Amino acid sequence: KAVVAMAKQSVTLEVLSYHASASLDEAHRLKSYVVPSSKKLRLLDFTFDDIHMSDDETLKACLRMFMDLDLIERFHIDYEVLCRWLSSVKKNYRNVTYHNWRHAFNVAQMMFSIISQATQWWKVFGDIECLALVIACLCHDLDHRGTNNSFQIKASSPLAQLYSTSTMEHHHFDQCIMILNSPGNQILGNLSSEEYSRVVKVLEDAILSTDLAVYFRKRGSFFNVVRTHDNWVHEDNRELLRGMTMTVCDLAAITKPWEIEKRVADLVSSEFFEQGDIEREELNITPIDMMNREKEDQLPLMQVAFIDSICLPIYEAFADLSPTLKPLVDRVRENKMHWLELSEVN
Ligand SMILES: CCCOc1ccc(S(=O)(=O)N2CCN(C)CC2)cc1-c1nc(CC)cc(=O)[nH]1
Ligand SMILES: [Zn+2]
Repeated sequence: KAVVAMAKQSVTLEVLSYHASASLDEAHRLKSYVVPSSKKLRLLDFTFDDIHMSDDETLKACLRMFMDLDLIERFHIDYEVLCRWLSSVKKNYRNVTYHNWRHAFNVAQMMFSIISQATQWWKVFGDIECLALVIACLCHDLDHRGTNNSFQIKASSPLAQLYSTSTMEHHHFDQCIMILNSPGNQILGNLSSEEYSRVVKVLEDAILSTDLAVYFRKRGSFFNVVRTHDNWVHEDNRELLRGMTMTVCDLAAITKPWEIEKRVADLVSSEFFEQGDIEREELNITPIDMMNREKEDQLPLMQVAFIDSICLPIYEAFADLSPTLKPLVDRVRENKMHWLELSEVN
């Protein structure tokens, strides 16, 4: 009991030093901006690329997503509070190689393009679940340290003492709730208590679904629902679809044009290798191949295995669900071919 309390305390102290809700001026500056249309920002494109955008432009794009999903009106979200909340969320991502604000922003853009334009699933989910899914995407990797769940256990980090399963994902959810409850950031402040608890439940489930272990555990049931054309009225089926959609958005770099996928894979591998270096130098353990710099030449084949075992099954199921998502699985197949070509060169 004492250990857990100590762990919570040290995490809170450590995190409070990070959790500085966005300074007033940043929120005020954001509030004064004219927000371009989603067409102008290309927010509905599956080939969306944030590389050319400034941080401010990413925040404007988030405002546009809330506007076009009609969430501001429907939930009486104070606009300045929304600006400050967005700035706070961005601020609470660390400057790590891959799991940073840009990753969260790209995941949210993918969710927006899937539920609003392509599939019109915003009608299936309803507005409470759409609100929760957009918040979940933006918050799903909050305060990521560039190391994965098994590292927390191996390093017996305070987080591992708090959460023994889905360690990072529980922390990301904690962070999300903390920012939502911070003064000046309470975008859910005008929801009824029923609506608020519904959003929080969907939020927690959506963020925890981004643990690949959860995806592996649940995907069999999901494929059955898709195959039997079961309907999405049942809450269990909707919960499955929400969680799988989070995975589809989280891994979406694999569906992008090759130049983007290649660039992102370099960031992912750099972050993995950084963890591998710490494991070797500080924990005296040999990292798994995925994180072992000495196995870098095997990276293209590892990507092929990643595509075959993790990506193709889910993107194929989504293409079965909604033909408008077929371009995603076509791109995954193209990228598999590029990774295979690279593996032959080495
Ligand atoms: C790019 C550097 C190499 O990246 C990988 C290497 C191996 C595998 S794996 O499927 O074989 N597998 C996953 C489960 N682990 C427990 C064991 C290893 C996945 C990736 C990978 N993961 C992501 C998700 C963050 C994105 C991405 O692009 N590639
Ligand atoms: Zn993520």
